[in-house]
Amino acid sequence: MVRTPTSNTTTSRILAKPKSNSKSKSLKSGRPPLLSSNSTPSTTSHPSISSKHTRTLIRTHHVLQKRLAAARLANDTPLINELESRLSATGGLQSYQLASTVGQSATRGGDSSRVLVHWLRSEIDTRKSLTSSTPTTPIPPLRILEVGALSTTNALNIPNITTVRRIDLRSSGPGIEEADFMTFPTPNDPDGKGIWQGQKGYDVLSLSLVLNYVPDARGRGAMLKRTTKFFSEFKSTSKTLLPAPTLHNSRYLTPEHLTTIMASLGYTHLHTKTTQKLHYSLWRYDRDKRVVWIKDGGQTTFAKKEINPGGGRNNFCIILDEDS
Ligand SMILES: C[S@@+](CC[C@H](N)C(=O)[O-])C[C@H]1O[C@@H](n2cnc3c(N)ncnc32)[C@H](O)[C@@H]1O
Repeated sequence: MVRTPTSNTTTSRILAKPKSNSKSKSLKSGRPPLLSSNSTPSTTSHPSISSKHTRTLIRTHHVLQKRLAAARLANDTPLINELESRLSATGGLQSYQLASTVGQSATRGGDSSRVLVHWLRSEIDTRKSLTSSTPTTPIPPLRILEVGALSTTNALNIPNITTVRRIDLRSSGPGIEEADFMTFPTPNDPDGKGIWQGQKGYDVLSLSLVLNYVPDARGRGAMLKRTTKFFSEFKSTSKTLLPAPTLHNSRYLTPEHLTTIMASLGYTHLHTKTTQKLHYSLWRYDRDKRVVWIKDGGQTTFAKKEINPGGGRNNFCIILDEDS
């Protein structure tokens, strides 16, 4: 989310990974030979690993996570134990993060945070020019919360213009706090834990390829809803990047349906960029919009409903409950 000094707007982005239709291979065949549970994700160098193995590892991890979430819901202890062992055998979150880091390397399409920076360009340029024209009155930097961060050196770092806080379920290095966004203190947390660098809230919230990591549809809805609690202003702008197949080839989600879900939360769609693999979108958050939406009788809960029938589709879905 980014709040401009002149317009009181905030921008956030949510990026999710493409969901593949292909069936997962056996863990043995899917396990990349150059990844081990001892490997450490690096932001500077990557082992020579084929994109096929990277994709297979990521896909296998997602499939096992989904099955594990279902087993936990069913309290199936033997299955939970089995799936946890299988996840661990593939290197767990550490290997998944390494595969994702490799997937983001320059040779594989580059740092996706550049899209966010591109969309924030006019905001950044305004701040740069204000900073140079009034050097004695420093402009407060854009406060960015990057959720699901694997690197501290991406395009979001712009000296004197941005300040970035990075969190992940598993920290892969200094500068990335180990924290779960779903329990991370919100700016108005009563014990003050939500204050960062002396201030409450963020101007930009980035969830790059994170939403699709959430193994169940309700959890995704809850994550989207939770994003709205982190803005420093009630009026904000939000950016969302979703994988193309999750939006363009799902039985349960389309770009239009996502727009309706986001609108119910107070988000207005600003921009979209779709590549073969990814679907980026930028949204503005305005708390008052949600108030008006509800007043006008707008839908506030979204169940699992087939809206895009057809063969060869995936089941990526977002469910929004009243209490999510
Ligand atoms: C596919 S990686 C994406 C990394 C990077 N943002 C990118 O665009 O390449 C997804 C990351 O999101 C993290 N993640 C998923 N759910 C999270 C949560 N609730 N809180 C913090 N991090 C989370 C995972 O641990 C994982 O490292």
